[in-house]
Amino acid sequence: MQTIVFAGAGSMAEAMIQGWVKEGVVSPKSIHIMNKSDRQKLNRIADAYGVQIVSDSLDVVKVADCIILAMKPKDVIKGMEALAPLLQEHTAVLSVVAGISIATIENSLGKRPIARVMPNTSATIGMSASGVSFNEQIDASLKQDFMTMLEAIGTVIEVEEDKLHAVTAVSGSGPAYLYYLVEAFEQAGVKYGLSREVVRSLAVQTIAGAAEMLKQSTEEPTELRRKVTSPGGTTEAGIKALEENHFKDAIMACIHDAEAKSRELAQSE
Ligand SMILES: NC(=O)C1=CN([C@@H]2O[C@H](COP(=O)(O)OP(=O)(O)OC[C@H]3O[C@@H](n4cnc5c(N)ncnc54)[C@H](OP(=O)(O)O)[C@@H]3O)[C@@H](O)[C@H]2O)C=CC1
Ligand SMILES: O=C(O)[C@@H]1CCC=N1
Repeated sequence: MQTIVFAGAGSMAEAMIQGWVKEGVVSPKSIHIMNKSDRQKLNRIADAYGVQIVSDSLDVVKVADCIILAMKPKDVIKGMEALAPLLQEHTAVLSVVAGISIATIENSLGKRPIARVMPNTSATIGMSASGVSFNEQIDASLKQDFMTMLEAIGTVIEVEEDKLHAVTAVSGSGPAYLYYLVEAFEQAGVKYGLSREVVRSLAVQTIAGAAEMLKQSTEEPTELRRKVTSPGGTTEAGIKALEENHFKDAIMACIHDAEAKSRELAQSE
């Protein structure tokens, strides 16, 4: 794609740009960024990755091959209203906006090729876990282009659009849950005499190691857990405490509420 315009230049846009530029999948010359008002942020991103800033005339939007919607859900309807008159018939849309349906995008921007994606911020280092749905206007070649772009920032799974709510709850928001876990490890480790740096390093390597085991091993998580848990040992005591404190219920509630929020955002369009 020759001309890609990010409408929205926040955390998610920057993560994707960084991933694409680092992987060399999209040339920085092809990437143009715009936002609502934060000029300083545009300058910083342009300097950091060599991408272009959309001029006030919005001329580049008129020749864009692809517009990437990367605004907050509350801003997207207004944002699309401004973009709609500028788009050409062939201009494709890739949206990362949580909870905003393909039908809503079609209503605002017309029937055109649309990919609705739920990535996560690990796109920054090529490690996103993304879900994607396409509308019927996408042909095989464009679908392949989008898949290539998304694979450059991590793994991608095509799902029915309705399932993107669950994808959002699990992997879109997922990095935040794991960062929260590390915060909790740090708080607990410091209480028992370790420095924050030491706990951070132990926790991060433990999570990375366990993630890699899950990837490389054919064993189920329950079996891998069993191998850590010596009868009458420390892990058993730790897991018992997690059970007594309703760990699984907390995770169920977390995914339930995040999924419901995604549906609520879709309703309030
Ligand atoms: N952060 C994450 O982990 C993930 C986010 N998402 C989705 O990505 C989207 C963006 O999230 P995130 O990057 O975190 O949000 P940010 O708040 O970091 O960025 C939002 C961007 O949108 C811009 N913006 C607002 N209104 C307009 C407009 N009318 N035209 C152009 N740009 C506009 C803002 O500009 P300004 O700064 O000038 O106000 C800002 O650059 C959300 O819809 C979210 O659901 C999806 C997956 C993961
Ligand atoms: O919190 C949010 O709404 C966005 C969507 C997934 C991750 N961040």
